[in-house]
Amino acid sequence: MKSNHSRRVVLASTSPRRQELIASLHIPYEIHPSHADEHTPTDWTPDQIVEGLSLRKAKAVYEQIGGPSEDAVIVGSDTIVVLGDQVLGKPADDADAFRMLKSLQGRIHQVYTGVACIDAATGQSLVRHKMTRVVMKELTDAKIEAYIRSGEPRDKAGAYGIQGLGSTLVESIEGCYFTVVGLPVSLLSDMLSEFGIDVL
Ligand SMILES: Cc1cn([C@H]2C[C@H](O)[C@@H](COP(=O)(O)OP(=O)(O)OP(=O)(O)O)O2)c(=O)[nH]c1=O
Repeated sequence: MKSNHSRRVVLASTSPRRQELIASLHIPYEIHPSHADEHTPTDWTPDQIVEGLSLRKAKAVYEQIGGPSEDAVIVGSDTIVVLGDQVLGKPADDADAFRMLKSLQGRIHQVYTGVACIDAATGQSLVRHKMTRVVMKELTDAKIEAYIRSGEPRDKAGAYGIQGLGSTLVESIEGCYFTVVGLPVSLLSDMLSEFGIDVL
């Protein structure tokens, strides 16, 4: 398909990581923070949670800017950490971050990220997700406390950021790194091409 960068991409996100990652695609984009409710029914599976919340975030912006004259594609995304049958979002405070990191250390967990695209002109939507397995090193309480003091865990699902000092906590990953950071750019580029936006 012929490359078409004339359509705007609107990232429905407050996340600085997502903003940096979308910038790496070198396509025109703008930011329109979305403040959707992030509560989900307790019986939803991880893929339902991240797909449902990604769509909710994109829809919140669509309701503000959508319409026949809008030549934009709105992108929403959501990330969770899953340990066994527990879903970990962002920690409420430092004590919660400690509990999360203490439960993740020395174990394998999964990071799920959803991506939703909505065509602002037609309302047509597409939602997908990806999952990456992460092996976290065994960590002493002192290491966990030092990491929490860095401030990095605060706004991140599972209380760590693999792209920062959190990289030192991770032994290995299986799957897409960008899924862990919060926006699987390769998946997003495939989805955008279905809306006529070709990154390459
Ligand atoms: C596991 C992990 C998560 N995260 C971040 C990505 C997301 O910003 C955050 C998960 O919270 P989300 O609720 O997915 O996103 P958000 O509230 O930060 O941003 P928005 O809803 O406006 O798009 O955790 C990292 O930055 N690195 C990591 O390694």
